[in-house]
Amino acid sequence: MKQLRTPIVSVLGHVDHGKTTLLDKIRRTRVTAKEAGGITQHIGATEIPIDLIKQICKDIWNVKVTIPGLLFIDTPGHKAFTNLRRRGGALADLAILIVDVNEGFKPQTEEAVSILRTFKTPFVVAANKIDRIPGWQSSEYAPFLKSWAQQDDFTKQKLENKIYELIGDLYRFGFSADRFDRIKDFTRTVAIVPISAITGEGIPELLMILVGLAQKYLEENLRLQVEGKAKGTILEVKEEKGLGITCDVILYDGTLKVGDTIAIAGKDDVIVTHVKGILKPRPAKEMRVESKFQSVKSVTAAAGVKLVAPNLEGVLAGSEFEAVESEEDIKNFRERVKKEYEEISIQTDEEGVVLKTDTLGSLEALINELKEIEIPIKKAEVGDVDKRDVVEASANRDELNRVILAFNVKLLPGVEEEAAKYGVRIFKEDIIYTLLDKVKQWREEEKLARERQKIEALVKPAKIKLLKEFIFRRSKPAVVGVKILAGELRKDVRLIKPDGSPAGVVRSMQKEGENVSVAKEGEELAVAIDGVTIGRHLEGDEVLYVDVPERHAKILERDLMDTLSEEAKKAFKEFLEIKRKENPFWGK
Ligand SMILES: Nc1nc2c(ncn2[C@@H]2O[C@H](COP(=O)(O)OP(=O)(O)OP(=O)(O)O)[C@@H](O)[C@H]2O)c(=O)[nH]1
Repeated sequence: MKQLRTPIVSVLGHVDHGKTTLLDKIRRTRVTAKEAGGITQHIGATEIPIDLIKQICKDIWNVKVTIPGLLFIDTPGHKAFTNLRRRGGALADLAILIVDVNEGFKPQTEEAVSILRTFKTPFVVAANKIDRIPGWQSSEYAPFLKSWAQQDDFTKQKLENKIYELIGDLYRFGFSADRFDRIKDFTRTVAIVPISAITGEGIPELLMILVGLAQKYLEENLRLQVEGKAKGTILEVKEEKGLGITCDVILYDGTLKVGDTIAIAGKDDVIVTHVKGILKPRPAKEMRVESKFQSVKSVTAAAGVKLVAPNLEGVLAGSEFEAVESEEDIKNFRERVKKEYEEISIQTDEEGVVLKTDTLGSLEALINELKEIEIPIKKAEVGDVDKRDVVEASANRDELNRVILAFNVKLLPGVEEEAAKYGVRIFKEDIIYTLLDKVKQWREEEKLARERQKIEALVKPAKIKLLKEFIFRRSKPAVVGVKILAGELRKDVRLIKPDGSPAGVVRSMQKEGENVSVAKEGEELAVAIDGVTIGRHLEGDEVLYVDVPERHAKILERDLMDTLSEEAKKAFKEFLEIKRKENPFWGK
């Protein structure tokens, strides 16, 4: 059987929910059995060999293993997804979503779940800090189920309630989830493992489920890759004393050797260089040795190493690289990178927002998220925001799209002034979730404001009654007391009689000697009506309707009936009947 490579695992979660503590706890685990291999420290990652995992899980172990271990990357979870890619997706093969069980879902937890959904990455939920559940009796490193059996019913119920909340939260994102020991099919249901990163409880099950998932989901992917062409992702470009510019990388495929030629995807073109040195951190016991690194001749995936090579100046974190053997290989790599970039950035609309992000990964994640919430995208690119982006955004017909979304990038000089001039709004954030949230909220507020404006501008229905005992002037204009029977009356609206004939225009309104611009249902006040003479055109006690223009009536009837009072609705229907007596299609 072919050897499988080590799966790469990323830990995601909200600030302070315990990512670092969990990794430390796994790393610091001391296992008594001598035969268990030790933990190997990589650059930017830690490898937990399978023997050690077996030891930690020895009380509950029930899977047949085919993987060599698990490689946990140190890059903060969401960055590992949005910044670090590999061909066709995210760098991490698997993820642990860590949630403080006492606090539940938080903004970054939501961001993490969206990312996992976007990249279709299998994950386990670690419901952390169970030792903080009031009444919880801890036992170091115990499997969760063993610990669970020792708790009293009251404490158990408290944890159960928290777990149900998590199940509900995950459901909102379209995942069915349950506590791991109640799951039959792990490919359909997300496992929630209650743990404590402080006491180590639950860690055995957590690791075992990860191993199980890796083997179930990834076996095909992981096979064969150890012998193939070396492929990896740049974590960081760093200057090292005595070595010059170096790259910390995660090798996710194949075997890389000193002397290999590699092609790295740069911002504008592909950089070709050759590997002069491969460095690993020295094992802890050799820390007294002056150098932090030890040089190796070759390394096999998955692994985190430091590469020494010339021409690394223009290399960006998050870029992919690949070992190449010929000009043909370089050409293919260049074409593939270009195509991938185009595939991601080209799916754009004619009208829509401008999106700028720091890496291809974040671009992909944000495009997916924006599609999900139906925000159109006109332009999506990696890079800082420049004046062309402003022009591009301002050319949108819909104001809602005159927007630039800047994720983890800079605004180049002059951009803000230009945006102010063109009325372009810029949203600049470093957390995907916050960026999306702000844009969504702004759009909703804008839409509401527009709706309000639209309603404001419409002539609204009203039914009024002239008050015979308050006729102040008979004509030019007629001034008479009225009662608003339904709706609201404004200046400058036309009036009609119940037979449909015109009854003048409201020129002004006065209440208790003051001019008013609107009169509400139930109010009594004096109005000046132009174009009629009381006694000739109008009786003293007639009922009149506001003559709503046909276009307004159409909008009201179609979209805005809900904004009218019950009485106004009735009056509006009466008004429509008057109009439709003559023309049945009026306002339709
Ligand atoms: N009681 C208890 N405290 C925990 C547990 N896990 C983490 N903590 C504490 O919670 C705090 C935050 O933990 P971290 O591991 O730093 O959290 P993090 O998610 O890595 O935080 P950032 O790196 O800032 O995103 C620390 O004070 C930990 O000691 C746990 O299982 N039980």
